[in-house]
Amino acid sequence: MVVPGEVKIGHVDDIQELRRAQPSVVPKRYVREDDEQPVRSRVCTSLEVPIIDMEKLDGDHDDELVVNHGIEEGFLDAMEAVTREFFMLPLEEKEKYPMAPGTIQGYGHAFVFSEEQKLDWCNMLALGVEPAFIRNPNLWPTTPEKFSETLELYSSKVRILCQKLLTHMACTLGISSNTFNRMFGEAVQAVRMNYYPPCARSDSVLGLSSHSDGSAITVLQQDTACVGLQVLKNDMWVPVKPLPHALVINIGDTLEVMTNGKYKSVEHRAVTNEDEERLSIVTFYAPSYDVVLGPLSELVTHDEGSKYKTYNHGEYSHHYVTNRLQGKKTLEFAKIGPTT
Ligand SMILES: O=C(O)CCC(=O)C(=O)O
Ligand SMILES: [Fe+2]
Repeated sequence: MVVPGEVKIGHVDDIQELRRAQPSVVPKRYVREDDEQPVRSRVCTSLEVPIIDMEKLDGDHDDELVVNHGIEEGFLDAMEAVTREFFMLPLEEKEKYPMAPGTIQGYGHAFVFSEEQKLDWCNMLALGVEPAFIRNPNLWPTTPEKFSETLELYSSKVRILCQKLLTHMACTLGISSNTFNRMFGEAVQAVRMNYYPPCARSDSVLGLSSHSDGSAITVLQQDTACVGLQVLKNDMWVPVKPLPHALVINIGDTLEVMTNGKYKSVEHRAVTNEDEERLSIVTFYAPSYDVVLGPLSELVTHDEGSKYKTYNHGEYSHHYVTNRLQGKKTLEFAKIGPTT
């Protein structure tokens, strides 16, 4: 078991500083083994992620882009601007909000548990937002001045969007429209801002390791400078081309479990670019920690039976944040029977 404070992860560089000091140097700890290297993996550029218009929503995919989502474009720009401004601050300023090894809030590197582990080419700022008790106010940046206020408003808008999406999803599954929102209780909402500096070895480095999110759904905002997010489909990585002001919606593990696999959590990763930096703002929306969940009985057919256990969501979250990102491995926690 991982005990924060006892985790030995060695020295982990700040990527922006590393890049600034020696733009062409990429330490070995970032260079991936063969099959994980972007240059060696199968990338499919002919497939595209479906675009869902919230005004005519009928999607049933594991990830999609939403437009007409109800969050004003100017406000998305404002959120992106304060986030970028934060990452551009001098390191001493950002280090006022340190992410302690083995924890997941603050500025630093989440999901690093050993000195041997390959590292991601990104700087992160991660914050718990709702309910209030998961917040650590000391880790909320006071510079830029408008940061907290903007994040607070952004989160309330994204929360409404998540609730709407879950209502639509329940309808597409033929179950009562408020099923998810009722079950989730005081839903947990957290945000992670990822800043990926350019990387001289973008062919063999990952911005963020392959994973599925532990959430029910994830709302991802990305800048339009370049492509970085890739989703796994039929064993091929499909780049998700940014569309101005569209939000990417990913299905997380919790929805896969609750729908008994009718929705699948999407495996995804971020790659870096040789000349371009990239920014993403990612909101994770999940049930309250005390919720006990499993496949919804309405969605378990007699033939298939339950494919996942029933468990306490807080335990799943703990399991998720105390293991490194490794494809959909974390979901094995919830699976019944032989794992694949
Ligand atoms: O930056 C991206 O596009 C991916 C971010 C992501 O998957 C995450 O933060 O969980
Ligand atoms: Fe993710």
